[in-house]
Amino acid sequence: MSAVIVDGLRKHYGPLHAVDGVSFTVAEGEVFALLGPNGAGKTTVVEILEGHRDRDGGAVSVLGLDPATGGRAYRERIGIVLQEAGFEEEFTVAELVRLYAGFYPHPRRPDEVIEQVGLADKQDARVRTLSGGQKRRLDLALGLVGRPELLFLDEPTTGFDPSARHRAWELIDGLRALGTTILLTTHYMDEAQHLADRVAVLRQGRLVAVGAPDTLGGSGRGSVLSFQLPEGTTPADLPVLSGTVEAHGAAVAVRTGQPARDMHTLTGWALERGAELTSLTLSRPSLEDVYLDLIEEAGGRSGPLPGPGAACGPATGKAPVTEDTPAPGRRS
Ligand SMILES: Nc1ncnc2c1ncn2[C@@H]1O[C@H](COP(=O)(O)OP(=O)(O)OP(=O)(O)O)[C@@H](O)[C@H]1O
Repeated sequence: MSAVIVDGLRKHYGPLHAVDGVSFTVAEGEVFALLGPNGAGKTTVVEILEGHRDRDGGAVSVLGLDPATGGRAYRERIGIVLQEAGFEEEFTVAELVRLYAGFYPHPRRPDEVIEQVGLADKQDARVRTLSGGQKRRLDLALGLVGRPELLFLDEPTTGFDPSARHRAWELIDGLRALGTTILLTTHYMDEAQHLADRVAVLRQGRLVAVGAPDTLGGSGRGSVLSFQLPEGTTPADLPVLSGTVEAHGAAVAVRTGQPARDMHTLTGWALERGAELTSLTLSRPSLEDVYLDLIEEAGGRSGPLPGPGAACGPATGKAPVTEDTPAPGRRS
């Protein structure tokens, strides 16, 4: 069953079509990441789903309810971790988490949540004395304490140090294991790769791709052969390959749809010369590579398109979208 159904969602700010006919679903128990450049419309979509922003068109169902009219019954079932939360700065960490726990019918234990986000040694500290990253961890605690069925995480680890980020990932993995559906936005591709069952790429208010991180954008994106040029050779000495060759100093990457053939040609060439191809690896393009390609293919501009003029014009043509079937649960 789908926890989230978004169908033809639209939102404009004056002439700006910030969200322009977006459709996707999130299965129960799935971790779904919205990716896209600054201004692509991610926060707008998430805030509409949270019930914090009105939409101008399209249908939205979250946990079977319309967020625009779900009221308190809806808000008790979701958790929200915002990019910029305004805190009561004079509360202590423990006071604030306890206060939030009181808003929900079946909260988690505040001390456990504080421990889980790594703030146990700061539980008596006033919020105003926390560092930026510690405040973000407090955000996470406040989003979790209500035991939400669906958790919205808007850039949940921005400003975290690497160990705090890994801890947050473990926490999110643990929530997934408990069956919590999670919709997150992030600019970190490694985070999306690690956490998400599926990702959606938004650009200028439109969806350009949806799929599992490993297969996003279709299988036609080929593989990447990487190696170091043997000493005394230049890229011009390389044999003719079916793929495209990029060289940065001695480091060479060949993007190819025929990896076996190009590997054969290359290793034959090296053997003939009695040379070694050090660091030879064959890999799929990373999520970051695919993401950057998708954004560039879709036009490369980072902001949304202005609408056709009128304040509330209809959705214009759509960029092609590839969508895989939803895959709840952990990726293998
Ligand atoms: N209240 C508002 N009034 C006018 N324009 C807005 C408003 N909120 C957002 N926008 C515009 O809508 C577009 C989408 O913004 P949104 O915050 O949804 O993008 P985003 O993908 O979340 O970006 P980021 O990655 O920078 O957080 C942007 O061009 C933004 O300037």
